Amino acid sequence: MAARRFVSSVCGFLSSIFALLLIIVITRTFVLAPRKHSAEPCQPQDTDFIKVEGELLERFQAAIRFQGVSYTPHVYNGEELAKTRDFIIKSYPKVHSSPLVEYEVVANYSLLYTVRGSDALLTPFLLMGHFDVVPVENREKWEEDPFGGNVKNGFIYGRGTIDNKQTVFGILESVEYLLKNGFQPKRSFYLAFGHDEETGGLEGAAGLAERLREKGVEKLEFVLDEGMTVLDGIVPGLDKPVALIGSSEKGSLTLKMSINCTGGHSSMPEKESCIGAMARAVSLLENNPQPSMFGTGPEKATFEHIAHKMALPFRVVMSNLWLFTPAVSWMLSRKPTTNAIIRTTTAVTMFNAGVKVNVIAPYAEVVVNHRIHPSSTVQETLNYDKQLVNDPRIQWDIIAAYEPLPKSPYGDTDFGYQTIRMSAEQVWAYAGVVVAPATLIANTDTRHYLNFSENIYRFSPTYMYPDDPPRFHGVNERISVKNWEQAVNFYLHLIKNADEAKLQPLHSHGHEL
Ligand SMILES: CCCCCCCC/C=C\CCCCCCCC(=O)NCC(=O)O
Ligand SMILES: [Zn+2]
Ligand SMILES: [Zn+2]
Repeated sequence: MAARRFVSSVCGFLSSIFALLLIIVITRTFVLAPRKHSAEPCQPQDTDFIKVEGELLERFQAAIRFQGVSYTPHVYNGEELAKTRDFIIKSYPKVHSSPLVEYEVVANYSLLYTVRGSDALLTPFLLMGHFDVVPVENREKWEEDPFGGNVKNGFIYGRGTIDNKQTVFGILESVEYLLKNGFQPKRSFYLAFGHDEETGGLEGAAGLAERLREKGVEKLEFVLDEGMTVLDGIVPGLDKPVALIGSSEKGSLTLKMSINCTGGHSSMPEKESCIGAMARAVSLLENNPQPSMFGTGPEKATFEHIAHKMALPFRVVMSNLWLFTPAVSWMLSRKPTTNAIIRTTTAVTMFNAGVKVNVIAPYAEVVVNHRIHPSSTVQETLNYDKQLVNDPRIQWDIIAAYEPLPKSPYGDTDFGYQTIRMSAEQVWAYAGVVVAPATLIANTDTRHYLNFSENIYRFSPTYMYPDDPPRFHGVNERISVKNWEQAVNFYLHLIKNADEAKLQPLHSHGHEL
């Protein structure tokens, strides 16, 4: 009898706990879930629209043909970068002759533009990008010449099409169009195009930032650089495209692990070689990823912004991360793209060892590239590696490191973020785009501009499907002609929206192309 009473009271207790949990989950899903922006009531339609055809397409194709490759800091193809610089100056006559525009070459190849507004009381903003590109490997795997700029099946193929010539030339096309059509900005703005972003911007962005300081620029309303993109079919549970605006940026730690061995004749090998020891270390690093930080950083806001647009099961889960964080963390860790949002990533990018087939390798070295989650640090990342590998023979050298960058605001009244959001919604309203803040999983030149503004954002108007992320720095980098046109019009909207003294209601219309 007593046992039965005990069992029934336990069942009663568990049922009430379950009921309470259910109420919390339902309330958080349908009542408390933050309603994020959607297009506000239409204002007079902004009919400005740049159609990319003819010379606008040919100019971008020509831009792709320049092989301005940067290899390591201060090592790049200067001749091709100079050709790119000169092509820019020649191709946009209005930009380079308007009385509203001053421009100058910085550090031999980078370009800085000042577009003067009429209202000196309005704080200027900065749009930036870079026209150097990473080298091309596996050329034989490309469907088209990586420096041909050819169009195939509606796509412009080439190194730099999405990283980052679409930004540089999208901005230039929109400014040329605006100046041709008599645009006279109220708010001044700067354009900064770097020539060595892929190797840290030590000459370009560093020089451009220094030049801004020399010109007396102290504060920028906001900064927009390359960054996250529009993702379609990549975020689990979301059947609409999402424009992720990088309001934070991961840190970076590039390590060299090295080991010395006796060497000698390969006929008398030790039990373990340098190569074997280093392979063991690499295997440990790859099989024991840095811990998930999901729910501790800006990625939480990303999902809070998009939860209400997700399919119901995902919406319930994403609105109740207090209960489902372990499950969501596991799910997001399964793909390289979403995994990059939730943890410090570990990429073994170089492995060098061995001198000859019959000589025991006297030395082996490995380069590991970490991108550090905003909730972690350089030291924590290094400590984790050393503790995991735990091999006193291995020497650790830091090649380059910087902490995660400061987080920028994304509230309803934050001019920079909202201006970028509105501009993205104007271009992709037709597709039902959702906009959300996010952590940029890679790095940019923005760290050179931290002193000018707390409102620094990383977003490229690049529309990506699931098979597109590997094209960054990879094979068959490409952008559709349709997306190139959207990119140009994104910057057109952005410059016009940013010219307002304060935030305006969105006139939502998309350019279904
Ligand atoms: C729920 C969130 C899912 C996130 C999925 C992210 C998919 C990847 C999309 C865009 C990221 C691309 C990075 C673009 C900037 C790269 C610039 C660059 O190469 N910098 C140099 C470097 O990082 O080494
Ligand atoms: Zn890149
Ligand atoms: Zn880039």
